[in-house]
Amino acid sequence: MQAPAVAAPGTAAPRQIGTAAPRQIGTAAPRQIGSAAPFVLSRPHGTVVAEGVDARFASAGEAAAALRAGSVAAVVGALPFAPDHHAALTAPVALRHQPDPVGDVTVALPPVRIAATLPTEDEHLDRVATALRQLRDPADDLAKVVLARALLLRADAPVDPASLLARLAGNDPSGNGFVVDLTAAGGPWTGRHLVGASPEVLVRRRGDLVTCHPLAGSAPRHPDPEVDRRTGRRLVASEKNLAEHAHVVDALRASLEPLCTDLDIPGSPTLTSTRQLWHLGTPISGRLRDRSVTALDLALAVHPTPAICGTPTAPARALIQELEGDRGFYAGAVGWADRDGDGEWMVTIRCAVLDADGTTLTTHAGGGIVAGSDPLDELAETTTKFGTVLEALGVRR
Ligand SMILES: C=C(O[C@H]1C=CC=C(C(=O)O)[C@@H]1O)C(=O)O
Repeated sequence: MQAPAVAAPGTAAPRQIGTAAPRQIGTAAPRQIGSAAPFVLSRPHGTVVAEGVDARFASAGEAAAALRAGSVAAVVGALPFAPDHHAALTAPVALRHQPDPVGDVTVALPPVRIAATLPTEDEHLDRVATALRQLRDPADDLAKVVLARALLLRADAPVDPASLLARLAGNDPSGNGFVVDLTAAGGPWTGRHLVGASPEVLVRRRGDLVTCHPLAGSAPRHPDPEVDRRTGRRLVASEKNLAEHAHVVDALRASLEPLCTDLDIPGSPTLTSTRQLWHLGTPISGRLRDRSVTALDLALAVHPTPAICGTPTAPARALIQELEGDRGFYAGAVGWADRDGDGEWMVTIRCAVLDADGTTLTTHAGGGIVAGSDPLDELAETTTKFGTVLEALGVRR
């Protein structure tokens, strides 16, 4: 596979196109844009690379409006978990499509170790117990909430975001991977990168075809093929996991019905997998009613789904805010949309934020909690999910 065309911080971008300073669209103060390629999304069907920054946006709404109005040719970047927080969206000077995913597991990275568990495992168990009390209270509306925890990682020397992307995409069986320069979000995000390998398609638009592939419901892979197959079979029959999954499908149906005709939503999920996990997934498709609705509009319409938030959305978000605080860009969306409205947005999971100096990373992992969840199983699930980032970084556990 090809090496990703993304420059390391402080080095030149792969192709320097245009020398004009980026335009500011929106109300936020102008911000410094780094020299790295602002965005790369590697997928099994190809890689999208943004070159340069033509414009940046104070909010996702302004970016979506500029794209619909045709005043920018494309928008790339990251949406935060909280829809009202700053996004990291830019209009690139050029958007390049490569036919293959990127990835190279031979790329060297400095040694990385786990410096802190945020919160402690006991505190995460307490949070799950708090959520369960609410979920099991017949007087409470909450039916599902996704709770996450984080690891703080330290590297002996700066980690190059492009190298980490190469390792993540190279490790992923489908070549999934992304890197986004978060500088456009301003403030503490300046110089930081969001790097990950998400298996979950929030929404994709090609012509009038809209597709989604929500994932919810998980089980760990096993090195023994027979045990592994059995684990997968058990997952598709698990009442608790099917319930967890159904919340996501129901929410997507409700969000997409006003936007699409011919919605095709299979009645039950199928198995999908990463190196670390089995997941329940439902391939959804539909035809756009209104061709002026772009892939970014669609992402904003469906985010946050109960795959990363909960049901109903408002109390789930409130509980996440109360228990975890601000998630930043974890559990948001990363992707691109062009002037034709085409594009693709992935749910921002199995990812890490790399600090501007490249030596500190924060990675999150979460899991859906429903009334039938077991706290220790939920803790173990987050540990397994950390595997995507930790294996790419070569962290020994
Ligand atoms: C929230 C995460 O995963 C989501 C995607 C797939 C399966 C999930 C689950 O089984 O809980 C989560 O909904 C994460 O990886 O941090």
